Amino acid sequence: MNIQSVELKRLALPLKSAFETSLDRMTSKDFILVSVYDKDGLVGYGESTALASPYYNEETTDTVWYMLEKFLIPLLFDSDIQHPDDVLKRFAPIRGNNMAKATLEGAVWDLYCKEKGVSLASRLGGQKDMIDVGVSIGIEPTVDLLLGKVDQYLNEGYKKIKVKIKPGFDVSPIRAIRDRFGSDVPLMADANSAYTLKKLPIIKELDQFGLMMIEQPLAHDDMIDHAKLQREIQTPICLDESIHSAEDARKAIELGSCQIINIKIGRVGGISEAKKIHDICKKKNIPVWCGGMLESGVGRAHNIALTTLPNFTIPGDTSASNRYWEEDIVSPEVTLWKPGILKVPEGPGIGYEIKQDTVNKYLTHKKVYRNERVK
Ligand SMILES: O=C(O)CCC(=O)c1ccccc1C(=O)O
Ligand SMILES: [Mg+2]
Repeated sequence: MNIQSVELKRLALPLKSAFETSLDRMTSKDFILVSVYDKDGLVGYGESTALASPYYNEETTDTVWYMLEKFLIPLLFDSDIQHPDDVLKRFAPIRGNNMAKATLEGAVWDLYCKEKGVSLASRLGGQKDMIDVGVSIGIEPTVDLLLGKVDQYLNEGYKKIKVKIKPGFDVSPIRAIRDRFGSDVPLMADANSAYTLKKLPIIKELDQFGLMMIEQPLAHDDMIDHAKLQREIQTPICLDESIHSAEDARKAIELGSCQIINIKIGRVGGISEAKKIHDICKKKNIPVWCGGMLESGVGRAHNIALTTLPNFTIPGDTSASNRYWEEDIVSPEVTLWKPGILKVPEGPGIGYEIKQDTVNKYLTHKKVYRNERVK
């Protein structure tokens, strides 16, 4: 592919309103925008999905920058990349650091598709020209404020309402949503690992509300207790934090640890691995949906492309730009085309332009790396 240089830009994009989970409270997204240039001047874009602090997983924006600079960019420059699938093969000797790997890999996918003049969605084998999407709502200071947000997003047509829960903020908000909006609302809860099997009585109470699923109720590194829990409740368990690879997905399915998997490109180390997980789940009749890490428009575009694959049958967390930002860094911004539906762009690669003036407005640090092998 003749990759000539890589540019890293660190941005801090303020969120419209704070996003709280059982792990952390975020007021802005601190991330790295990576641009990969080939010899013809074409450019592919990727975005780091790690958070600023290591509460969701072990990575942070700083560790992603470090891994890119010290190991991943040199490895990319050192090898001949014929196809984006080669990138993760080159990175395989490096353990973990999936979000760092995915940052660069996603940019190579975009560049590759631009070189071929095709959209990322079509190159991945996606067949949809629009996708159903949902919204993930953080823990709100009060149940009333939460109900207000649910009301707003239902009015915007979002096809899945996901609410964050934690011990002490679980049964009451779910009951309040059911009481106010009824049993037909496609509703799910995400615990971000806040419970253990000792809390089985509470989870059994949650089991009464006909939730679409409960996401990652138990430990971030567990599959055994999730399998035990799944035998005790009707509500499907969806794994997020526990799944880092296609092998993890296979094992979780074999163990009965979940009935649904949330695929996040960053968490699993890139698009090539995300597609493998999709394929395994499809074969085993495990539906998947695309999770999110509060990405800017660049990561969002990758998520949209991935979601066009056929086994993404449940609406994901890829909401419109205006659910997160006053101003996104892509043009056009990601907007709902119809209520709860995003249109898949048809242009080459991710199909969105980057608004450089907006990028520069939120830029905090920048560095360029040149491939000395290419002259
Ligand atoms: O809207 C999104 O991007 C999804 C937000 C979300 O749920 C989330 C955001 C940050 C960290 C973890 C999670 C999660 O899915 O667990
Ligand atoms: Mg989650």
